[in-house]
Amino acid sequence: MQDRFVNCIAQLPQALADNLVPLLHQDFCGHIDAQQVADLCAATNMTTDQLLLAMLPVAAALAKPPISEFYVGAIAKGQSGDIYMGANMELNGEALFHSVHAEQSAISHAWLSGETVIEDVIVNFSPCGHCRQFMNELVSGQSIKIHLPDQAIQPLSHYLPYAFGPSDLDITAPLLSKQQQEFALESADPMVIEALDQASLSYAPYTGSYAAVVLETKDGQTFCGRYAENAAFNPSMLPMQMALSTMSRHNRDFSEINRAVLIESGKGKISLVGATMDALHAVAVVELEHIVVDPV
Ligand SMILES: O=c1ccn([C@H]2C[C@H](O)[C@@H](CO)O2)c(=O)[nH]1
Ligand SMILES: [Zn+2]
Repeated sequence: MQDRFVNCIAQLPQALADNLVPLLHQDFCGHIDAQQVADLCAATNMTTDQLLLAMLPVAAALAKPPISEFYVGAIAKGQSGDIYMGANMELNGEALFHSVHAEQSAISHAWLSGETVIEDVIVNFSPCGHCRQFMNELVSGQSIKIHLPDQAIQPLSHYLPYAFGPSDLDITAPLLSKQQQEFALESADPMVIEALDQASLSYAPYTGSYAAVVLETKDGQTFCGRYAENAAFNPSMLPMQMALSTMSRHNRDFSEINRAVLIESGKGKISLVGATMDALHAVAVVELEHIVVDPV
């Protein structure tokens, strides 16, 4: 079991701890598939809703909050029945806007794993206004069920009444719905190919600046983030922040970054290159490889 889970495991009911420990191996990054969830329910005699609330300390243990030391854990449950944990991340010594919230981490985890519909979000603290707005960008956002300790399960519309959202800007295909951009680029570099694939799946309906970041560690592993815009703009999740939060969930240190690639559309209204370099240089001494591609 990874060291970061030692304390939280001790707080869990014994049957849950016993059945969870084998899953928390070196490669665990917060993804538990539908069959494993069903097995955990059977072994612990809990309903799925009870199990997910009980596992929040495990999600919170994925957090990296060097500034606040406030550990937030979230779990997104996809339509597939798989669950995706997320946790907050702050960049040491850097401006607070670089932070990723637990709910964004969990939702981006689900998105990067191919989920197109999130049905439930379980969080250990009441989601902030920024996260409520972020969730309202999802497919059927208003009806996502929010689970909190000691609160009745309520749809997002309860927490974000009279909401502002994509439809106010005439956007009909929400975040996580299946859509794909095509870009013209020939490359034999696997990292560039990966970044291009991810950029083609990014969500930038407000600027057209489709983008993705891929980070490579010294052992050759890659971690990616896609750009996810938000109708209210500021709650948007930048691809570098998404990639760093992917790395955190995988328990990897930012000092291990060896290469960093940003691919973005040259036909969008904005460029993420400045913001991406800022975040990269805050965590690693690596030059950003910046590639601009044209949509076909
Ligand atoms: O909904 C919320 C509210 C706060 N935080 C994080 C952000 C920051 O890292 C810390 C303190 O606000 O908690 C979340 O992850 N989700
Ligand atoms: Zn939040």
